[in-house]
Amino acid sequence: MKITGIELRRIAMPLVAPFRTSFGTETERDVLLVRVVTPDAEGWGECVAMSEPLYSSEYVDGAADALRRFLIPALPAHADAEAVNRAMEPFKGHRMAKAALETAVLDASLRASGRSLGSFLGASRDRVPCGVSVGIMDSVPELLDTVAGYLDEGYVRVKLKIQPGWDVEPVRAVRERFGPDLLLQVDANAAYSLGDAPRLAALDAFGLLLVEQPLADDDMVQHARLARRIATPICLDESIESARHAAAAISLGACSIINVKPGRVGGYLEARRIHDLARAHGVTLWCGGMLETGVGRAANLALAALPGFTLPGDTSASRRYFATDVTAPFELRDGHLDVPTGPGIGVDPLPGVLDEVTVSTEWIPL
Ligand SMILES: CSCC[C@@H](NC(=O)CCC(=O)O)C(=O)O
Ligand SMILES: [Mg+2]
Repeated sequence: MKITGIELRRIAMPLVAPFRTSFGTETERDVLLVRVVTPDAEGWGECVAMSEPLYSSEYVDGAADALRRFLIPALPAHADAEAVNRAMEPFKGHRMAKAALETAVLDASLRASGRSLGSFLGASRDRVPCGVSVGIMDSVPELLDTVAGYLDEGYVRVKLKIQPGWDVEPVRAVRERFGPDLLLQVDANAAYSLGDAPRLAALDAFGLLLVEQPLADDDMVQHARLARRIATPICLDESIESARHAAAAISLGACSIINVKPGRVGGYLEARRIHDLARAHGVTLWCGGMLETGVGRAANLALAALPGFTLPGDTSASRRYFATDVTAPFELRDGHLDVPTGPGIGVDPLPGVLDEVTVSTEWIPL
């Protein structure tokens, strides 16, 4: 597929409410969208990097720079997703930047052939059950009201952000208020150390599905040690940046569940490789989120519909984060979101909305 040129478009997406985690508070998403133009179709990809390198080492200005100076210039004039990944391989890291470019190329090629991303990846369902991620709050009563609101909207699983000082008490309160059948899990974003094992073991009393990324992103050995000291299954997020990382984590016993985020692992092809590896080893998967707009959300739903994704993911409705999405909003129905069926990612940014939220746009001819 010949690529005529690529647009880098920065958009500012205010959040409907601050989203607080152990590493900071988000009030707006500074998003980089990548649009690949070919004679037959256009394709979109969303870079999930945050404004600052707090979730991982990537940040959106750095991703734009890596794309502009290294990744896009390395592309062959005729490329498909596999060729794009090969061309980007020599450059280290920048997986979120690479994922955005791969997705845009994949989207363009699938649109040209009239094939949906779900069909290409191997989706086995046409709708997926949706969980919701709930940030750290100023008080337990505020948390309980927020969780009640999301349950009223139909979410089938609740994930609570935790950190030292905000863990056992809020988890106990949610479990006691909403009962033993609520699918409940926590995400520490690497806020604890192995010395906190007794504190994390105290969460075993609440029947959690998992504890996500309790320890440092680069410490699988400590996670393997922690796994022998707590009963709650460990799920890794930040630690898993590739199928190799997933294989290492599985063989070390560092986790029994993986939160798969295509942006974190360099794209949907690598995400599918992790899916296939995890299935072969009986490791449970679910699809994570990075507060994506409808562009990234659509693509994540295609991935979340693969057979190995057996837990509800962080694939929430658009309104969880945005008053107005850049695509037609994804709306929860009976706790599920429909997987787009159109060619490629199956959605298009709405031109009027996109223009309103655009901060800058840059055209790079090939
Ligand atoms: C700003 S926090 C982004 C990373 C976080 N993502 C979520 O909690 C879910 C976000 C979403 O619903 O998209 C995670 O560590 O899993
Ligand atoms: Mg996480």
